[in-house]
Amino acid sequence: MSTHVNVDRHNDPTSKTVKKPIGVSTGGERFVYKDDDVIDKAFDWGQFRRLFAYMKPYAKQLLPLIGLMMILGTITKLTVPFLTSMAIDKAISPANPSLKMLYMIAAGIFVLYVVQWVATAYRIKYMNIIGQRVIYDLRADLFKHIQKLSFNFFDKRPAGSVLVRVTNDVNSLQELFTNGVVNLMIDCVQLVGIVIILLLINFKLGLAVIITVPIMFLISTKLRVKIRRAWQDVRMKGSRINSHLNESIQGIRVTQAYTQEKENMEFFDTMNKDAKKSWDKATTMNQGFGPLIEITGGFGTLILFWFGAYLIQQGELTIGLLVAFSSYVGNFWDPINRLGQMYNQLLVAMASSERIFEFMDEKPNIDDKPNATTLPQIKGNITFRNIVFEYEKGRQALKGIDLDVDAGQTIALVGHTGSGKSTIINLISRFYDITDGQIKIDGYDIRDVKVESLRSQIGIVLQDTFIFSGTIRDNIRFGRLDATDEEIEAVATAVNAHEFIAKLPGGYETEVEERGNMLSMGQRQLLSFARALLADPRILILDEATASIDTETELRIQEALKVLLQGRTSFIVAHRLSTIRHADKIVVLDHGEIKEEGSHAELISRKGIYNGLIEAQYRFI
Ligand SMILES: Nc1ncnc2c1ncn2[C@@H]1O[C@H](COP(=O)(O)OP(=O)(O)OP(=O)(O)O)[C@@H](O)[C@H]1O
Repeated sequence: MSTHVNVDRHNDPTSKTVKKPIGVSTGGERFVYKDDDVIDKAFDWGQFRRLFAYMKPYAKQLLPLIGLMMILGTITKLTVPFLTSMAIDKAISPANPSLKMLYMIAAGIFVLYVVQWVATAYRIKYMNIIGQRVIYDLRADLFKHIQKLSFNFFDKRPAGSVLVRVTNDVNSLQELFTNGVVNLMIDCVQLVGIVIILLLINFKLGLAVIITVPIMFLISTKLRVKIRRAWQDVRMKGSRINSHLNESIQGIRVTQAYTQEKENMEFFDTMNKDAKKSWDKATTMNQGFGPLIEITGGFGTLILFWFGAYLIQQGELTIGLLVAFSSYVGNFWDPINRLGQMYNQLLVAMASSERIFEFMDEKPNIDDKPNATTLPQIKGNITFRNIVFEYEKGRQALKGIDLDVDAGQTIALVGHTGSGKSTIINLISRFYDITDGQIKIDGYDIRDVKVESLRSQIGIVLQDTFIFSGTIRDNIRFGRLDATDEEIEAVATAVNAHEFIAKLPGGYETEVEERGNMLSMGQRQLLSFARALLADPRILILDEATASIDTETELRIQEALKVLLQGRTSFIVAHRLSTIRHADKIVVLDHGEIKEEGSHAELISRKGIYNGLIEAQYRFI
């Protein structure tokens, strides 16, 4: 009897979000993604249906073909043992041997194998097509949705955990869609077919052999659950290593600057050992699975030959039929084994799809109202009325802000760290919705207009300029995708960036690596100015870089800033005295409240917080 054992050798990616953080301690608690903890996920029909709805667009066209191939493959497979029994009992029977018949049977078996091979090849091909399309759609849906999610969603989640869902969780469904579903159907059809054939050949022997099925099924399923958990553990440990690696590489400069390499290595080593231990455990279990199934299978064979021999003696069974029986029984374990595997695959898919759908069900906090209007071309008058804002319930980051800004004005926001400067600029673009009060732009409440029509008229230059991998030109073009090369060069010239770009080896075509590490801080700033100028927004928000740069670059940036601010309403989280001085209005924030408001000269003469900040400028600027 052939007992085919098919054990999951890959990491089994079932995992689920948990509330408690995973602490791995060596030299203190370190950050590890919470998402990687493991929880079993029971079968859930609603989710199953939702997942399989992804197959629907392709099912009509491809499933009938797959079904046809499946039936063809199963029939041919189940006919071979029957022909073999005919060969033994009829063609080579000592009483009446027939070589012609034997040849015909052999030819028949050959044809059956060819048909089976072709049917299987096409079935796999069609199934792969469905699987790939489903995964493509799922991944696209997920990415599209994640892009729409609001800032507070990302505040709560490390980038790594979002990545894991788009990559690992989606991938873990791939196997289910490419093989799992069809295998499940084939196995069920085969199993029923074999049971019927066995009972038809010899009812008593069939019954005796079938008794071993539930035992086999139970062992296979139970053991697989254990093995799956062991692989989950391996995966979790792997994920921890990944997240630690990710952090270590991102923070390599800090690690080296603080000479923390040894501690980092020790921490990594603990994780690495942990992963190895977990791997050893999983592989040991895996290895034990095969022999156990073999033994149970052997028990079935024992019944078959012991009882079969008895039936032959009684004249109730022929030798050929016993051989056919043994062959059918051999084909019997495969489906049972695979059904156990399928059960596991389903649980894995349930956990993965739950995590995927959890993201998809996450509603963007910032969304258009059903009756939202398109914000027309704005002038840039902004009013803040009694703005209260809480990131977390009960903790006010802004406590009743009132502010009037005329179109074209430059407002400098100053104040101690944590006073609420960035919060104000985040609210203008509606990255968060205010808790109370009202923000109006040209008389339109920003919550009543379409988010896209609002954000498309606001340009943002952040302190930590994000440079995407691609060319310098691509990075500037991000401001307006349909801009011509001439327009790009014109804005770069206007903000004093052209000179340094022209000196780069490839000029505007120079490839910058992710995050633009090859560019200096000042150069990155100038690039982001060019990007914003190209977008030509009515409202500009600028979080001024705090890092000190050389005087020449500083001068260049100041000149560029003048060009950038011209004719727009601008909010600057200002750190440089020169920027603050040129502002039309300086707003001094303190613990979420506006404490002073006016021009530089007015505020200095008031001798209040602003004056204190300016006097301490060498400490805070
Ligand atoms: N994403 C967030 N989730 C929760 N609280 C936040 C978040 N961002 C800021 N806060 C809190 O809100 C308050 C105001 O922060 P904000 O970033 O606006 O200050 P800031 O004046 O811009 O400071 P800095 O000059 O250091 O950038 C702080 O108490 C801060 O801890």
